[in-house]
Amino acid sequence: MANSLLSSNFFGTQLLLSPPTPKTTRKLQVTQSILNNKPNSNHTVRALQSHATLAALFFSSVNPQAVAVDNAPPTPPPVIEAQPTNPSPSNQSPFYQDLLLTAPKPQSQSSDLPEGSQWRYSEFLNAVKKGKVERVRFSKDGSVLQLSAVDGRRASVIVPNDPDLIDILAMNGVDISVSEGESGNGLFNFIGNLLFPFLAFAGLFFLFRRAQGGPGGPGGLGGPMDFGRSKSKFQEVPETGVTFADVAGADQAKLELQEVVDFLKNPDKYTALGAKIPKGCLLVGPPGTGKTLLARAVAGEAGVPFFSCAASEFVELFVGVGASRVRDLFEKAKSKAPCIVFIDEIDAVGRQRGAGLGGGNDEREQTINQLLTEMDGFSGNSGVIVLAATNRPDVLDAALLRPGRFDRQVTVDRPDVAGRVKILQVHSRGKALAKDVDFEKIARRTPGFTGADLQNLMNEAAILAARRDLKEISKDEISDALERIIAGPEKKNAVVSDEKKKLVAYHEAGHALVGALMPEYDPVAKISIIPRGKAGGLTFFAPSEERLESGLYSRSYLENQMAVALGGRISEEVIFGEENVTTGASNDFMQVSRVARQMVERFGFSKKIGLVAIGGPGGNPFLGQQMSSQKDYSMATADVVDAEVRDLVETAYSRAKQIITTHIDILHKLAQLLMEKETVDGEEFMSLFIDGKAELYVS
Ligand SMILES: Nc1ncnc2c1ncn2[C@@H]1O[C@H](COP(=O)(O)OP(=O)(O)OP(=O)(O)O)[C@@H](O)[C@H]1O
Ligand SMILES: [Zn+2]
Repeated sequence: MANSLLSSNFFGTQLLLSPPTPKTTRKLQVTQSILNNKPNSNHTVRALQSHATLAALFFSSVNPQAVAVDNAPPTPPPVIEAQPTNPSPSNQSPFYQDLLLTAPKPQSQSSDLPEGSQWRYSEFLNAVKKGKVERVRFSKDGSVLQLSAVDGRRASVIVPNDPDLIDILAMNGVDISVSEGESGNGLFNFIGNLLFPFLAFAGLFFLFRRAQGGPGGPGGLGGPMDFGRSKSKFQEVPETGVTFADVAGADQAKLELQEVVDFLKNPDKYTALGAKIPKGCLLVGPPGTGKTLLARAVAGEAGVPFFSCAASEFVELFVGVGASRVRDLFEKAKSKAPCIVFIDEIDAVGRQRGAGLGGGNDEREQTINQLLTEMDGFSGNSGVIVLAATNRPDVLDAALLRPGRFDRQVTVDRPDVAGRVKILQVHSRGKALAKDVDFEKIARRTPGFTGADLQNLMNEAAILAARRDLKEISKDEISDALERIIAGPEKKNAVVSDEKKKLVAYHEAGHALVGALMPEYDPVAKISIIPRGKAGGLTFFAPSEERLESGLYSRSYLENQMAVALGGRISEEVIFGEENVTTGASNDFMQVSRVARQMVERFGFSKKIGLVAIGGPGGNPFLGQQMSSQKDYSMATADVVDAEVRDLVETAYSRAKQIITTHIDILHKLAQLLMEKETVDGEEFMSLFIDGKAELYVS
């Protein structure tokens, strides 16, 4: 990606720098017109609101008391409970925390599952208990298991000697199988001692489910019927039935993959001209962007069989097993050519060889070598085309990327607005939607969402509609589902003392007021003091579409952002006195100093430091990692950096304070309104300025 040089991670999202965009200027004019009480100002405010209903930046403060109260809701939730998006209450510190996001980074539907392809046993048990694990397959000796999670993810787990494990799996309806052993006493002992009585039970369970017409687990994996033939770790689908029409958006990727379809359909056309048909193609992109779906669509379009596997499944306990699995897979594939072989998470085996903790991993190396051998082995027109997916192309072994192997890369990025509209259309097929649902608007409110996130959104909206006993999903359900996905569920039942309410109201009002009066800042979309997730309240801002699409942020924008973040604490200070400020702003502060530090260390925004990037390399943008905080500069430089950071923060502080003290009447009005109504939308908030005598802040 051309822009990865500049990319960084303030808040787990990608931010880039740019001059102010036209829309921000328009927002400024709007604000000005409101402030000048122009006759058309109401109209303009409305236009502004509809343009930007979204919350791509919000601040919030935690209300630990409310959290505690909400732990015992008066009415139990219905059975169809949407996925919780928040950490369990036990993870919550007794102190306030504040959230600040620049984009509504969706918590992916499986965010409560561990990352990576190796889970710890405790993580695994947790996931089982939450019903997130669909099936497990034990290695022959029972010391390792491979799991398939409900979201399709796979991972392996080292199994300690736990006599309760089988019971736990049984109670949670997990499908259990054991890798076929060549013979081996290990397997026998294992089954004999532990599994056998249970397997009978699992078999009955499945027969029962099938008899009821429930999902019995078709496919090559899973199902007790597979015990005898579970050596292969791949699935074979003769016809996927998926076409490019099922993949919404992703036009560029489809265009590039159309070529692969054509190779498969008319190989002669190419070979007649002496063209070598490519063997491998890498699909690169963040999780949930539809890489698997695309691969299936290629097979479907070409009308060829689809073989798929997750690379992590190749690697098992025993050296050599992975390699033999790869051999099996290709043997089968070649016999069915032309066909597609799809390898998910190729990075699980395709990492740089010899890297990793404790030196190389023999098993993985052998597996990857076998894969390379297979790919080198088939001649240009064997008709097997390997598609592999990864979100970490950077860690792949260079040998995989050489000509004749995965020498083509197709990027599958997060969808843009138009793509999101199309994906929403796909995922609302078969759902009863009210007339007021406008996909365009939803798409504008969901920058950064992947196909999987949008699917999740529509599903949550449907669940909400069902819980509300509605016949149709209306825009309200979608809106609520969206906010819930972004910020966690509202805790309407939470009991909040008046004192706390007042505090949160002023805190949020502080953010909103500074945001509204900062030139070139995003408009306020909504302010709420209803506790939600970990947050006691929050203020949503709506960045312009251009900013969201470009991901570019100017220096002044970042300076304003710091001031806005400090607005909450300053408001508390001004209203309740310095001795009564709370810890509610701790997260605000963390974000502020992170922004300031990035400005100095990475973006060349400090004259004293100059145009150099110092500090460690950035995190991986796909993985949303934090910037590493490694320091590669001298103590003297560190002192200058610290001073510069402090300077930026202090400047932001005094700018914000000036706004708050100058417009304290509006602060009071807004806080009052919040205490009355708990939620105030951007339009209503802006109307406070029309009666007031606010003047635009000029720095
Ligand atoms: N462009 C899209 N159009 C329609 N649906 C999509 C699209 N992208 C993703 N989805 C939905 O999201 C689900 C998950 O996508 P998929 O498994 O293909 O993503 P992936 O990129 O392979 O993710 P991972 O890297 O996690 O395996 C799909 O089943 C599909 O329903
Ligand atoms: Zn705050």
